[in-house]
Amino acid sequence: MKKEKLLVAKIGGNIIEDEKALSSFLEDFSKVEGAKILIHGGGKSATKLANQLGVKTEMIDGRRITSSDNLDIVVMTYAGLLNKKIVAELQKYNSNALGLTGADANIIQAKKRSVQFIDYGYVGDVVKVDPTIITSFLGQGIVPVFCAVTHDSKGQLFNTNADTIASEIASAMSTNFDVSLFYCFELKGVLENIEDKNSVIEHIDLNKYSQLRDDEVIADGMLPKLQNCFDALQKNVSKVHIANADFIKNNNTKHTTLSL
Ligand SMILES: Nc1ncnc2c1ncn2[C@@H]1O[C@H](COP(=O)(O)OP(=O)(O)O)[C@@H](O)[C@H]1O
Ligand SMILES: CC(=O)N[C@@H](CCC(=O)OP(=O)(O)O)C(=O)O
Repeated sequence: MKKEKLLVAKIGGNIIEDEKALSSFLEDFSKVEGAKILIHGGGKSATKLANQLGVKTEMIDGRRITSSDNLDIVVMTYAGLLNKKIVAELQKYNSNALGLTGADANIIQAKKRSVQFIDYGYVGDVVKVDPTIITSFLGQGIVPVFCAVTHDSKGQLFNTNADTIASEIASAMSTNFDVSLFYCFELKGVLENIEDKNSVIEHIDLNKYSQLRDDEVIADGMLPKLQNCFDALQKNVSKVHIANADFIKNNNTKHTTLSL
């Protein structure tokens, strides 16, 4: 039997910080027909608030070292201000959005990232996503909007990379849906040369990925983003793209498509 199509889109901090770009993305996203889920980050906003509060920010390989103070800041920022702003804006565009953390309805369980060389603090690695509740929301015409907060089912909240949440949700939903995963950000795609905004690499497979890492063409947040893309493809997500936020409206523009 043919599976129903599902769009899973993720937007990151640079889009969220740009009021016009965010509003334009959300308007375009609200017009996409059929089942859809939005995941948002907001790392830049959390760093800004941490600076205002005099709390130190440290990122390693695109992930935040999350102290107890950082955890309070990210929960306030992601699950509070940003999630509710995005939900309200989607409601403005007649999308019946529902804002969620992984703790709500126990949808995303995580465990503390184990300490190997680095202790990331209150950073959670996803253990399990419950697709049944998400599916029932979709069946009611609701658009779930997830932020980058998970929990361990024992009362501990965690900070989890939003790209990882998108990949894990897309993978869990793939059992029953034909899922397309879109990572939307401020650039056109993965760039061969970060100084040249038009040097988009249109196709990346596992060989090319390993070459890009060896040549240090990719860095920072692009490292976990690409790993998450391949994790999703390995767990049966049909299509994965990295593209500019306007790709949702105009999908003829140059962007990066991933394959195994
Ligand atoms: N080769 C590359 N192509 C595109 N972006 C890259 C590359 N290498 C590093 N980056 C960085 O990765 C960032 C995207 O990762 P991240 O900040 O996590 O995205 P998001 O805005 O989706 O959260 C880009 O803004 C860019 O600074
Ligand atoms: C563990 C970890 O790094 N979590 C991320 C979660 C937010 C995020 O992913 O935001 P962007 O999508 O805007 O980068 C962070 O705190 O920065």
